[in-house]
Amino acid sequence: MQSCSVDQRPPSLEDADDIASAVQDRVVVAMSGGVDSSVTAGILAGEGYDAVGIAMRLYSTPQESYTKSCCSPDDLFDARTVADSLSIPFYVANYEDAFRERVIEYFVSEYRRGRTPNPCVACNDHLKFDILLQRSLALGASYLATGHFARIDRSGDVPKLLRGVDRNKDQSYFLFGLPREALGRILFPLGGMTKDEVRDIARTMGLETAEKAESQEICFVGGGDYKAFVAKLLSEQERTPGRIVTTSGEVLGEHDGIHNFTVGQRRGLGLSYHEPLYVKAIRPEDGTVVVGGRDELAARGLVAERCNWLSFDRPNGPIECQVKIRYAGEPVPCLLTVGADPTTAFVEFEETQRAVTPGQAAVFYQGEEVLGGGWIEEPRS
Ligand SMILES: Nc1ncnc2c1ncn2[C@@H]1O[C@H](COP(=O)(O)OP(=O)(O)OP(=O)(O)O)[C@@H](O)[C@H]1O
Repeated sequence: MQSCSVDQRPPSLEDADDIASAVQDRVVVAMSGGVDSSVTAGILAGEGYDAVGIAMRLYSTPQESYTKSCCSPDDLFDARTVADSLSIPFYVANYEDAFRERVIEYFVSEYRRGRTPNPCVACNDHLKFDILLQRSLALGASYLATGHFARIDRSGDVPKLLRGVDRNKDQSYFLFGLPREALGRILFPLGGMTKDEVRDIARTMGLETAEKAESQEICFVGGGDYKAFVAKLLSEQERTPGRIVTTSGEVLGEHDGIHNFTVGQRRGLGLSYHEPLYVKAIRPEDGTVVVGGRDELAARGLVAERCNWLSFDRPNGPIECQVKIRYAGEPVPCLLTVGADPTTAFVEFEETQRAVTPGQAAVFYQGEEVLGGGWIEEPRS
């Protein structure tokens, strides 16, 4: 169930020198009402931690979307039911204002700028591992635990963030922006397990949520239609209609808003052409969407901004590592050069990559370890 070379499990109470003080180690478990955080709570309570469940209410859910998102009344009810069955205290924290400012407004503003946002990273950075972590420490907790599939290696002087063992579930991509200091205060008890193992544990523990379906990708977009969601929040002037042109400047059509496009997109362009076309670039200044054939999407590298480094402050020279440029996809070999200002990174891929999408995260790995990451500013051809 866990990788033997890595001490990624929370410190075991059996190892504690002073059991009496260790049993009082408080851990706040972020409980979404899903199976992963339920099992997280079950494991930690079972290990003797003074576990406290907290569910964050992040947005108000339209009735038709109940049970499909993490903060619907049904989910809060499920989280409370699991906490009750584990006999741990449970609270709901209302973070709707912070979520609107830090996640939803960012999400919409990125589309306004012709970029493709990653709200899960923003939620981790600003809600879970900032506001909720601070709240947890203020409540006297030593740790905040979540059901993320990622590991923290505590065997060295400083904790390292590692990929989750279950490669289909690995969520380390969403965690590159955590403050380095936070790693010492976070527990990911599921990182060494597969999803099947997590469900088995949930069944063995008799948890209400054992068979609960996976949550949808973008929790606050009811029904999954994010374009309609964004369109509703953009004013008429912000929709930026414009032309669809080829890379050689041929005008192929018009569109009614750049928020409807993502670099790499093929479907839904509404064009008929002699070869399949993909969005290559989006120009917010005049609303132009540039399209090209498959080969025209290839980039030799990228520039990333607002980088956060977990494994170093600033390396002395270029580093051979791997980069993941979208959640769905494996890390690919690259040469990473961190700029004089270390919040900027320059990346050269070993082999060209298609659809390098501004606004998405570029996350750097060396094997299992997450070195850090940043936000894709632009591809380099
Ligand atoms: N609204 C919330 N309140 C408290 N914690 C949350 C909330 N949403 C997510 N989390 C925490 O973040 C973790 C990862 O969230 P994500 O939405 O990626 O979960 P998931 O894989 O669907 O997990 P789960 O099965 O626990 O819902 C959860 O396991 C949980 O610990």
